[in-house]
Amino acid sequence: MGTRSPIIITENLTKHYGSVVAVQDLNLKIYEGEIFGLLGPNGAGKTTTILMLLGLTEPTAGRALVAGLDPTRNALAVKRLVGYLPDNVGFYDDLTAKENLLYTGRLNQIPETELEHRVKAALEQVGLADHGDRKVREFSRGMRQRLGIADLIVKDPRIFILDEPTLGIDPEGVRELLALIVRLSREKGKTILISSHLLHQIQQICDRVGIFVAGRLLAVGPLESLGRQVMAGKPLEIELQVEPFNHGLLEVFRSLEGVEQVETQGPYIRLRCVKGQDVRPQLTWLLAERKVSILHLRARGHDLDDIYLEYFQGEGRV
Ligand SMILES: Nc1ncnc2c1ncn2[C@@H]1O[C@H](COP(=O)(O)OP(=O)(O)OP(=O)(O)O)[C@@H](O)[C@H]1O
Repeated sequence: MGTRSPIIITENLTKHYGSVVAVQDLNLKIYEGEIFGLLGPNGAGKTTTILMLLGLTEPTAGRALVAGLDPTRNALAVKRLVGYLPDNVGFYDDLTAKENLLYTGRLNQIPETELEHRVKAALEQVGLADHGDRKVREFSRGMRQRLGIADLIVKDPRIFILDEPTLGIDPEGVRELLALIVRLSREKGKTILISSHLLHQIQQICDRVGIFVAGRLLAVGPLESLGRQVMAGKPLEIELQVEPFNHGLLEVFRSLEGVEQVETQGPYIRLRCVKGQDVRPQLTWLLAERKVSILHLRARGHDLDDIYLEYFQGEGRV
């Protein structure tokens, strides 16, 4: 992340609930202005980590630093720096969107002279300007989440922590929410930590992700580097779909130097390369020579789905 400095640091952060290991030796650096995705299945320890960052639960061992402050000792100061959107954000259903924002603004002691303006601007930013006078009970889950973010915008924290923000929202709502999160980061320079188990949705907007399973961070970095981390020392698998297909092609692939195994699965041909080899260039030439078109070609193990599966399998889970 260039010369940017970490704004969140955890050092061997650990939380046990009796014999349950919720988080174990978490070492993480999140840099100012980045969107960081903490991705892991349910029960991985994401919420526990967030609660420790907010000073809402004490670590069993290790420590966290948020903008240089230890949340265990300076919970109030950290609260001023961090805006937290829990997975189930609560509003007063009988109040309008605007009234709800005014209410929390006053709780956060934002001066009245400024508050009205901030609330209006926040509603505009999240695309709810036309709904400010509607009661929150009429809002969809997606609108509630956006209102939740507006609530944080009014508070104007340096760091946004969003726990499972896209859960239960329709695809259009998810798109709007993700676009809003990207704008907060790119236009306002906010640091954003998103926890989620919905990889497909979150991965597209994250600068870096951490894969968190059973309380442990198994890999961390930009998506491309995660691919390399997982693939290091593993043979490349190629997934291919061609037109026209004939079984003779399978023999041709088998005779290619560097190919270890060839099999079909549904519409796909899967090739496993000898360790350290990548036959994709030869493959494309060979098919072009035979006037066979490639409908689909993918190196398996390089996208987050494969990576996730890989780590889950490593943990004995799928
Ligand atoms: N207050 C608690 N008391 C006992 N065990 C807890 C408590 N809170 C969490 N745990 C356990 O710690 C582990 C991590 O839970 P956590 O809620 O942090 O996971 P998560 O990744 O946020 O998952 P989810 O998305 O389901 O909340 C789980 O095994 C959970 O049962």
